[in-house]
Amino acid sequence: MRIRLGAIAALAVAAWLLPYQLNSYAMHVVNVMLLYAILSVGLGLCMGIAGQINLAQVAFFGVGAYATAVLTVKEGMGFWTAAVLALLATAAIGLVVGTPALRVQSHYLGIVTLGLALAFTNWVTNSTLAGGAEGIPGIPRPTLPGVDLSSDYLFYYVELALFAVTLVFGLFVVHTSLGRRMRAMRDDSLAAGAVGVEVPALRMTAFLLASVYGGVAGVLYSGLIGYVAPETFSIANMFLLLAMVIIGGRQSLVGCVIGAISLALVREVLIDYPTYAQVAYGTVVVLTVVFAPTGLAGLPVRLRGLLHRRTTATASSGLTPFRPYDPAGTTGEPDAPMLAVRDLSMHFRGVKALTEVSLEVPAGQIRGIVGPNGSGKTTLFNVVSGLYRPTAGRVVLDGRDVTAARPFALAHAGIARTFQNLRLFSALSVRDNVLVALDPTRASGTWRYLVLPVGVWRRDRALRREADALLDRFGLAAFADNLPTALPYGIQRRVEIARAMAARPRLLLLDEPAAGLNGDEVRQLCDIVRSIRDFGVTVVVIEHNMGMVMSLCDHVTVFAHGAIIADGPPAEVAISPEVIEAYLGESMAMPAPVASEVQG
Ligand SMILES: Nc1ncnc2c1ncn2[C@@H]1O[C@H](COP(=O)(O)OP(=O)(O)OP(=O)(O)O)[C@@H](O)[C@H]1O
Repeated sequence: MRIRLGAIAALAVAAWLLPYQLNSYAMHVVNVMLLYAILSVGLGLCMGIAGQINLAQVAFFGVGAYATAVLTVKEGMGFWTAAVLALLATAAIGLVVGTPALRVQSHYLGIVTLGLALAFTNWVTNSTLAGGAEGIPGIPRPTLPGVDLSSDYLFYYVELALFAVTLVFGLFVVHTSLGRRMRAMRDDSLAAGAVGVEVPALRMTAFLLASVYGGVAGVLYSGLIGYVAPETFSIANMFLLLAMVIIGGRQSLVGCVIGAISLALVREVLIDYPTYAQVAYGTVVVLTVVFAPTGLAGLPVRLRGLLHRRTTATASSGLTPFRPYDPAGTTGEPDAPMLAVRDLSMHFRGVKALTEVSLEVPAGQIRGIVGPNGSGKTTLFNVVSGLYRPTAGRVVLDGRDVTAARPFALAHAGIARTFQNLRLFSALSVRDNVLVALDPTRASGTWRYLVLPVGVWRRDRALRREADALLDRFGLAAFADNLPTALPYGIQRRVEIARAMAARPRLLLLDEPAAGLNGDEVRQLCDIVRSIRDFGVTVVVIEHNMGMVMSLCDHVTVFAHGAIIADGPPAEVAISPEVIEAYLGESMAMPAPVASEVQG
């Protein structure tokens, strides 16, 4: 920490003294470099942190610059008034560009944003308002009371201050609630939705942030150069910007800055060889994507990751016993259904995964769902948790119809789940995995970042303490700072249950939680699930381990070919001839229950 603070102070002093060492041309180059750094940080937030492909960053830059030019030169406004309006215009355009992100994803979003960037350059080239191909000259240099900004040397300090503010704000976002939810969305948008992250709104927020950064750079550009023309906002420059972010390291804002500075310098060196420059950027981008996907900034993290993997592989002994929850008192009417599914059908083109399934799970029950592979069990979970919209039928949670609600809305309503093939956020630490689910912040509360940053920081620290207490309960405290993928499989399964419980559910859906666990781990799992039930959470568990089902579940529902073929207490179901014929086979008719270490 001390070393880091020392390095930051040294960099700040060097940045402050830099103009004293430079001739006027070099000063101009540095001023342009800072603009690229601001643009790269904005692009890094949208693409690297939130995982949204954004090829419109250069258009945001252009909107900021052109709006300032039009408002000052054609409307005669003062520079700073024009700057505020230009920023608002860019933010509005950011929201428009972000709208397709509500529906389309990943590469489609790339095509949509590229189309918008092309449309922007086409429009400014052909519009008389924007000065056509000649652009708009004569933009006044801004002034500050008592400071003459006409000198590039003094303008540098304005840029430096805004660069510092935008970088610190970006880092603040990344390391608190908003950035954590964005990173979770980037790693696995489906799992993020299932723990309550409002994915569509967050995608829009990512574009809004990118556009504001683009706007700030655009405003500064128009003030610095005094002239705007279409070629500055061309696709070639968008590619340069992309190269900066990818080579520097898109998942790290500091990496984006390093990329921007390095490539801006290389660009100066290659300024007389534009064709070779493009080929050189392209080659380096391809090499980076293939050999160092996290860029220059990612190299130390990757090395540290390798070291961690080595230490944790031998340190799975850090797992401590689960500390049971305090049992809840009465949980209301014990027989009222927490989950009711009525005549539910789910068809995928020709495949009838579920056909008119109806079941009720009373509050406080542990319900087992069993059935052969492909009988529709996971599809039932996917419909109940909002991943699939059912072809027909209804889902009712605690008396409220929640059919086809979005996954994040269902998570807020009290449904949490785990996945058959673990879906942990692989680039987030174990603590952050839990924090994403624990965090009740809504997208509508993002304004707090502008108005109440200290409140955001305090709240985040309180959440961190809560996350650590939860990890401690699940015996995972020793792994809080590890990446989940570096941990043994059994521990990852436990992390996923801890993450689901962090969302404070009323209904917990566990999809094959014992898959890949050894006998001892299965016994511990049973104790955890019983404690969760005693805490007042209704549990539905899909499981192939019949010994576990027999000992753990109060009631079992058997699926075959997308329909329920038996339903009742485990002992009754296990001897039903239909079940034996459809699924269990005689050898499995009555498996031995799994012994418990802690009485639930
Ligand atoms: N997204 C999808 N698109 C097309 N078919 C699907 C989809 N999801 C499930 N299915 C089909 O629906 C049927 C039921 O699948 P489901 O995964 O629900 O079975 P399951 O009982 O959970 O099986 P397993 O025990 O192997 O997980 C299968 O035939 C499967 O191929």
